[in-house]
Amino acid sequence: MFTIRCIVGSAAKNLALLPAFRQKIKLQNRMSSSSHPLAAVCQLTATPDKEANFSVCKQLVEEAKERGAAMVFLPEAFDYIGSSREETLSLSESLTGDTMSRYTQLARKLDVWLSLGGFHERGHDWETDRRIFNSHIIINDKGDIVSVYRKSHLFDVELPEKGVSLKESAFTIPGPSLMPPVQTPIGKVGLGICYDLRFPELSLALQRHGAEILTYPSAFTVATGAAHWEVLLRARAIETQCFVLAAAQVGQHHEKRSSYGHALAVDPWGEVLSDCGGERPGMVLVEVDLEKISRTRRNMPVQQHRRDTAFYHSLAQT
Ligand SMILES: O=C(O)CNC(=O)[C@H](CS)NC(=O)CCC(=O)C(=O)O
Repeated sequence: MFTIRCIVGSAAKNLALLPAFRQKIKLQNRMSSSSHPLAAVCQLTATPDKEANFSVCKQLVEEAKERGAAMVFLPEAFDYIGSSREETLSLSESLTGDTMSRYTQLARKLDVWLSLGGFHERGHDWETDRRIFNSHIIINDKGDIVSVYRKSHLFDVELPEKGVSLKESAFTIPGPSLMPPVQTPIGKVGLGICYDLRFPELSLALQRHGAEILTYPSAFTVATGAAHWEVLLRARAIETQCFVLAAAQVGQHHEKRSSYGHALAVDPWGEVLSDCGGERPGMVLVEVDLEKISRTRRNMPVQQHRRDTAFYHSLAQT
């Protein structure tokens, strides 16, 4: 049902996981437990049906765990994609609601870390303002919520010639701040969400605070995805010299909305390690070799070559 690709070792090679491969991959995964941890980067087609979405996400997480993943990445709106503003708002929950409790239990039961890329979280003043946050939540293998980053750049975009018209701020409150990178079994993970990808200031700030892996769980539109998705992800990886892991929504969510897919893993040199394609739910498994980061940064120390902030503001004085 799912498309699963697996990348093991430093050679960037996608292995379509045919049944015949299964044993082999499992064996390699077991061996890799003594070398580098595995991350599973997932894509799915969320609909307004929360129950059905949870069931798909649970299967993806179970499959990823079975294949040796230490951390599983689910995209923005993994919980649901509403077909109207009203529906999006009415389906939202707080962090103490049923959806989060199911995911924390899942993480604890399977002993796996989760990146939940964009939870529709009722704001603190929900009773009065009926608005939500778009929250990226990290859950550890004990089932504790260890970080919540609330999306800070909202997608209010009109591209009439491309049929794109979305106004995220109509139902979402912009997040107040960045969150410090989280130490996980695969490395230090810096949190972004979807449209945040277009703001390199955010990725550089996370890198400066120690991020080794940047994450951009997304629900990119088909038009903007085809034009910009891979280029932006690779650019963020190249300029920060971080791994970039981007879980994605794919396909048609309801009659009015489709997403581009291509959940991607990029290494610190900017090479695409693996791509989930643009067709259907699935995952890629990638080995996160942190030595690749130190090697890349040692050989081309761009962070040391960066001038101070005053330098980049010097045009303001002229
Ligand atoms: O609406 C929800 O339920 C979840 N949120 C989203 O899907 C968000 C806001 S509408 N989508 C994006 O940011 C797409 C960005 C994009 O496509 C680009 O930057 O080109």
